[in-house]
Amino acid sequence: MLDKRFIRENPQAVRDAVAVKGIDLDVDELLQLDQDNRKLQFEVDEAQARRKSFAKQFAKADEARRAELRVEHEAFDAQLKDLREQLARTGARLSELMLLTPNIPWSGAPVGPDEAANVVLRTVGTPPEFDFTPLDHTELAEKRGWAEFARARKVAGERAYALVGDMVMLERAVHSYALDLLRGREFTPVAVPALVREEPLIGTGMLPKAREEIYAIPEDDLYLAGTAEVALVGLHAGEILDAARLPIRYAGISPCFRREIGSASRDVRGLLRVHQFEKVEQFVLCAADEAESARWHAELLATAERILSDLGLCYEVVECATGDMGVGKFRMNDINTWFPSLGRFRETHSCSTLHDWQARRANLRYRDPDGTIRFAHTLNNTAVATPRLLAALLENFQTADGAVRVPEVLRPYLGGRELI
Ligand SMILES: Nc1ncnc2c1ncn2[C@@H]1O[C@H](COS(=O)(=O)NC(=O)[C@@H](N)CO)[C@@H](O)[C@H]1O
Repeated sequence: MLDKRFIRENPQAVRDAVAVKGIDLDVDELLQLDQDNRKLQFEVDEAQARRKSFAKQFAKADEARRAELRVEHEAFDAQLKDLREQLARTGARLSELMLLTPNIPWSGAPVGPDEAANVVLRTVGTPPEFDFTPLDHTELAEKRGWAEFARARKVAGERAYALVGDMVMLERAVHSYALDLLRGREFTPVAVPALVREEPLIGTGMLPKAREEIYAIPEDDLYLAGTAEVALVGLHAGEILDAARLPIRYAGISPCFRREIGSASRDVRGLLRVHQFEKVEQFVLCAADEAESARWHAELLATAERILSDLGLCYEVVECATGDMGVGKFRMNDINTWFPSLGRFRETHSCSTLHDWQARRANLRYRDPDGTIRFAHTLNNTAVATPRLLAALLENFQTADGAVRVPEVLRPYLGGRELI
């Protein structure tokens, strides 16, 4: 969410952001509402002041005058009640529109309506060559008994899967390796709730925009979060942190749940796009300073690249376009990993800088050394998300006889085994 004063002083910048991000928001309606709201607030405050002076008049008045004042008072009260109702209505509508205001994208973001406008910044590594016909991850997993798809569908319907045997151990190895790497970078592991209230979904910007993507449990007023990012922001929502605590660095782990309504027919087979998956999330909460955020963005991106390089996977880093980065982002870089079965790169990581857009929604502030209270900056990036990353490992490191070479960095987590 943007600052109202910023919108008043930079209406065109907000209109431009709405346009290049493809947001459905009428900035002029918002500005008009803001003006009406301030005028109504002034009138209510004035009326309340008059009401107070009224009580004094009443105390001093004789009986005849009191009868007149009673009549005046009733009319006056009705008018004040009506003003308050108008204020409540404009206030509610203004809050609704404020939640839709997009962060202003950085000037280097390619302008375009969706990921087709994304720009590849660099490609690292080379796709593997096979002297046999490689299997896709679903065939390989079924051949080796590493996943149940049909049986899982009996249990949980479309896009369900169960990992079996070494695939479970490989998933644990990938997560443990990522957590150890992040701990080495002073990120604190935090196992967060995936079962969340509405507030942190609003605080991170997942609501109100994409309600249809989120599993809801209405009887308990709870939702299943699509990423640990939600709880990580939610943990400190409403707090005023001491600047000495910043930057807060979390390695958030949680199951992630997504309805994938928008992707109905895409990736229905296999492990690429499922309703429930596991992720280690890099999260930073830092001071409201653009250079500080830029430094953390670079670090979160470098850590994800380090993970992919350590795993020996070929990947490309992408600058996300204005229409792909989403409403809350200042900047987003995706990392796409090579999938032999697709013959192309598929997103495995997404690195975002949001400045204070989330913190303003979550009312997450800090007191800086000179005592000023500011909204913090938040950033996040994927460290590892499985089973999509497992699918990449299976496909890229398969051998002719259907084994999979274990990346060196994972061998300590798999009893030293070089092959599974
Ligand atoms: N439906 C899904 N099935 C499997 N993996 C998924 C699914 N949705 C997302 N992912 C994985 O999770 C990663 C992060 O998802 S994201 O929405 O792009 N970004 C976030 O969630 C951020 N919090 C950064 O992690 C994706 O890059 C992808 O690797």
